[in-house]
Amino acid sequence: MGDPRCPVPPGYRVAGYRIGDQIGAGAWGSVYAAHGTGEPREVAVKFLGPARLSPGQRRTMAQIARSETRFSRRADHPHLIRTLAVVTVDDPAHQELDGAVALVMERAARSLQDVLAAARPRTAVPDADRLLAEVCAGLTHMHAAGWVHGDLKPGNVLLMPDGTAKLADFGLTAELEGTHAYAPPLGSPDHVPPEWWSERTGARGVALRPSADVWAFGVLTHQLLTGGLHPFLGATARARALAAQAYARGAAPLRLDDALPQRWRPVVAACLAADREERARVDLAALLPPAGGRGGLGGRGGQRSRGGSGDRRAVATRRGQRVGAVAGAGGLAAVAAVLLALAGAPEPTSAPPAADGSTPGPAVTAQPAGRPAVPSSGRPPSAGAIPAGSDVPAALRGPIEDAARRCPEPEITPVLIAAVLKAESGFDPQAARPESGEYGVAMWTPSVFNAWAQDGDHDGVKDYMDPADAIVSMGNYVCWLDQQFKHRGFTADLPALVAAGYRTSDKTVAEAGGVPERVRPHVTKVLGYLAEYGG
Ligand SMILES: Nc1ncnc2c1ncn2[C@@H]1O[C@H](COP(=O)(O)OP(=O)(O)OP(=O)(O)O)[C@@H](O)[C@H]1O
Repeated sequence: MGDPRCPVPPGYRVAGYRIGDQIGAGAWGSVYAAHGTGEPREVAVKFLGPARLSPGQRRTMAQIARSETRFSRRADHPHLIRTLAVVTVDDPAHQELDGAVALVMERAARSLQDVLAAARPRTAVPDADRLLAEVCAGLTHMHAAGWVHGDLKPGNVLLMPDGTAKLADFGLTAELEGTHAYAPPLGSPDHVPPEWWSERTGARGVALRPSADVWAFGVLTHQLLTGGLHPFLGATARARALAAQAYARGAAPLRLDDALPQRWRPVVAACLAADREERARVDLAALLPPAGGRGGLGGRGGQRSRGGSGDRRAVATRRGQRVGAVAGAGGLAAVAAVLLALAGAPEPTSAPPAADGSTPGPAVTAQPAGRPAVPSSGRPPSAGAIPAGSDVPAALRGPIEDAARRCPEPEITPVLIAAVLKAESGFDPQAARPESGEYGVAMWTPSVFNAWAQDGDHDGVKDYMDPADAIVSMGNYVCWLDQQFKHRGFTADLPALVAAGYRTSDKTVAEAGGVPERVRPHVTKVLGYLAEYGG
């Protein structure tokens, strides 16, 4: 096999960045530190191909580069590595680089693999609960957006200089087409599920399901909490994979290491369910922490701030708030509830997960982007539909319905989104409140919009003044708010909380224990419009 990695001369310039030292190299790419004048100045640049490849490798590399490019451009979440630019190197003078794809990313300090390399045997890595919650948040977001990561492992979880965990390496990431996606057959033997080994490789690769990520999350959790131990014993990755397959056939029981904390055992056992259908019902979102809970999972959530600088990338860290929770439809939910009760943990307070195994999240498209997903909550598409004779402008109805369809939460209906829009801007796409820095039909604060932006009309631009983008992004954000409130234990008046959260932030509402007094008149307006629309 030729070496597919790109040697890049020091000082080489790409996308306005000057390449420095090599950080590392994977099977298909080389990653370099780079320095530029933009923000951030210190970045990492990953070069993919095309040096010295056989025709077969070239095809695989092209597929990996396409995935990395496509997903990186669309990934927008506090726990996914942010890609700042993607360029194809056009430099015939450097043949080994000419045609390579260069991804300019925010630069991490190290990976979880590095952390594990320094871990004490049979001892959880520092801050393991928070790290797991953050990995879980990134993964949940990906699944909700209709993507499977496909290569979750410690080496692909990067830690930023402030310690935040972010998922990286989207080379095997694939978009769901119904129940599964396709990716090159290149998973990491220690983290692919047992059924992966007997999957047929077709022209488009192997079938990949979200349940594969759930398995990988189970392995990773076991590793982080036991100082790196794999849940299946064996001296080599091949031996461990065979042990996992024996377990899946029912030839051996699951033997989690004694060092794995009691409260995590049901979580890991559920993620490592031998039956992939059963695994698919694990609700990763339920692992995310609510406020005021107790137990071991901590985490971060993006927080939307509306006033002043309006920097919604500010994150609230809540540690030690809740034990890991597993929930699922049907049998698994009951089993998990019993296990959690035995572990002394509170039962999940969030809404029941989707019966089809999909996990709720801020942006839900369980289908390829551009095609609306059927809500996994089972909500019929017409529930909460905008009445024909209402004042909702015809031009906004499509984006409003699209935004609602992308969210599995039953409260996020077209009429709720319409009611919030009416209260925010009176449906005026040109609305502007410069004194508070809010613009467009959804009254986005630009910096806040950047963190939640979706390209609603698929024109390649995310623009808060474009109603399609503004509304679909708003749907993304209110969906996340709704889920946050449920995870925090709120069960009543969710539309009011969502309207209040949109005007303030999830944290402000949580701290007030409900609708804060100062936004009550606004929320009353939203609820009035909602009633008018029959919601
Ligand atoms: N944005 C980044 N910031 C800092 N380091 C990074 C970044 N992206 C990747 N790295 C590091 O660069 C190295 C190579 O990464 P790469 O994604 O190419 O391969 P890998 O994940 O290690 O291996 P494989 O390709 O086999 O999965 C890894 O050590 C990784 O931690």
